[in-house]
Amino acid sequence: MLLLWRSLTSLLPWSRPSPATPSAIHHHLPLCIRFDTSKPIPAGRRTASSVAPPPELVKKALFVPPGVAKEDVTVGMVLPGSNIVVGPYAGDARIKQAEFVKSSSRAKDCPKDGKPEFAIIGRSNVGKSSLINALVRQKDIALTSKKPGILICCDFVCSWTAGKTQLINHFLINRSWYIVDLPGYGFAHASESARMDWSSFTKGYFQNREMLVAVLLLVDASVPPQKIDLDCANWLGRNNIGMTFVFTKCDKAKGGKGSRPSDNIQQFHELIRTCYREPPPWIMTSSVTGMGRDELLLHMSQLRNYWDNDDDDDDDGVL
Ligand SMILES: Nc1nc2c(ncn2[C@@H]2O[C@H](COP(=O)(O)OP(=O)(O)OP(=O)(O)O)[C@@H](O)[C@H]2O)c(=O)[nH]1
Ligand SMILES: [Mg+2]
Repeated sequence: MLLLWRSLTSLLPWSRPSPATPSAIHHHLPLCIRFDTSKPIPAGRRTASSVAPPPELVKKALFVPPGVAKEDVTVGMVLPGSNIVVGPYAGDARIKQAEFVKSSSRAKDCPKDGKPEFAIIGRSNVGKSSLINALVRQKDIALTSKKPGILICCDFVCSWTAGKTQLINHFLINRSWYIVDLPGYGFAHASESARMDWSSFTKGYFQNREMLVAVLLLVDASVPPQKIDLDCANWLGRNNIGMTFVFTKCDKAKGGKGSRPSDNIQQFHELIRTCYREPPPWIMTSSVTGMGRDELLLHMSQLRNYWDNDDDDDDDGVL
């Protein structure tokens, strides 16, 4: 089922990394893989990619979900502050109930009840826990911190310090699916001895979670694009892990060119544009103002419902 889901997500930008030569996207920034989305999609789930979208949408590289033909996309179908088109799989996105279930120090200790889940990942202090609190509308379900404390070097080596998200935290939503808060990556002042290999922890989580619907890769929109975020996106892409870029702190309006969220987001798009055959979904959010909250939940509902539906079809032997 997992493999089938991942092949169906060839509509999505992250699937099937190409073995082709990576192309440089920026001399300061890492090489990136151009993700190949050419794998055939079963009939009935196919989008018509040969037809151009309406002229007003041409400028925006849209994420067109399963069940929508590109030529049918209208402006009203695009979620505000995003490139995400809403399709027929979008459903009831309301969070009626949320509870913290458990913290796991190892991937193999995570819940094994087969419920679908979304993982929240990003640099330390990017706002992962704050976003979870905003999504579920509870102030402290996920603990937030003032200072970044997790360290990761180039290929993801991290250390934990007190007061940060240090474990894999599962939150059960509507008793049917999970949001997962993961430790942050990034640079911090931590001793060498306190380091541990992110590969054996968070990477282990990604590679073993069959119920993972998608990763929300959080990117701080209040600072210019960071190499480590692009490295992380590339790592997820190379491992066929579906991702949505969630820009955080979009309420922060700093002065000066290049530091405004809109400028930073645009720069980020320019850097990743050449890495994907199909545009990855992205959305602007603020945990302070609530910007993007409902839109992100709607996007998650369509990914989740498609994932569930795919599971049913699989059981029926339809595909
Ligand atoms: N202005 C603004 N501040 C935010 C936003 N989201 C988070 N913050 C602030 O950023 C800081 C870090 O937030 P956290 O949610 O703890 O970040 P985290 O990514 O969970 O951090 P780690 O668990 O250490 O990896 C806190 O001071 C938050 O109040 C946002 O949307 N806007
Ligand atoms: Mg946190």
